[in-house]
Amino acid sequence: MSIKIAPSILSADFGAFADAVVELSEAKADYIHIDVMDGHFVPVITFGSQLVSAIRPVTSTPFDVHLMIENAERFIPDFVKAGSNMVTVHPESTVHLHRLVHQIKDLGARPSVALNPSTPITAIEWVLSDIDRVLVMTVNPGFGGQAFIPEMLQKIRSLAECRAANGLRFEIAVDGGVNADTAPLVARAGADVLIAGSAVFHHPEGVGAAMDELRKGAAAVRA
Ligand SMILES: O=C(CO)[C@@H](O)[C@H](O)COP(=O)(O)O
Ligand SMILES: [Co+2]
Repeated sequence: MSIKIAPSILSADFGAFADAVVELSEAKADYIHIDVMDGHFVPVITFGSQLVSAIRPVTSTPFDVHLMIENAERFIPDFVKAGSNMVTVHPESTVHLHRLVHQIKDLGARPSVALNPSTPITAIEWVLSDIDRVLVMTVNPGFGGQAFIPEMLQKIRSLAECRAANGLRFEIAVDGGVNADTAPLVARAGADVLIAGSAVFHHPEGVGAAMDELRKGAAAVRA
């Protein structure tokens, strides 16, 4: 499986999301990662389903919506209706993870589950066969631009081993502090999808060059 790149628009210019999304799509992003924060589960508030609706018409690139919110079950229908193709939820935000996963599926979107750095893989063991992606947080959720937590490489390796041992098919995404230095490390550990905000939007040569750099760095260790 070739490495996929999912730029996070959390690091884009908040006054020009549509332009950023068009640019990312033209530069062949595999997903557009949309970080939704509620000021409760994480300290910051970002955006709601209205933003997803507003940018949906400008691209056909799949939207991968990362919900860092409490009471996700109340908001998932709006996010799917707005055009989210994949919806990621956190087990730490709910006592009904299985219900959330099936709610996403029943609404016709692809379910994904994120693991905070301190959350073990065993917390999601019983939904692994139901989901399309496990998103390994390599920073604590809430902000872009934080430093990669290297201990998470072992979590990525364990997850890849668990997937192989059980014949499962979820993709492994890595989110937080992914850049030209860390992309090869996470790819070697078993990541399939690199989510990156600052490394893409703050690259001096633009988003296309940034994505190429991440792709090449990752592909070199996977070949
Ligand atoms: O979910 C989150 C943060 O909570 C991420 O998606 C960040 O947006 C990634 O930003 P960088 O670490 O790549 O700057
Ligand atoms: Co994210």
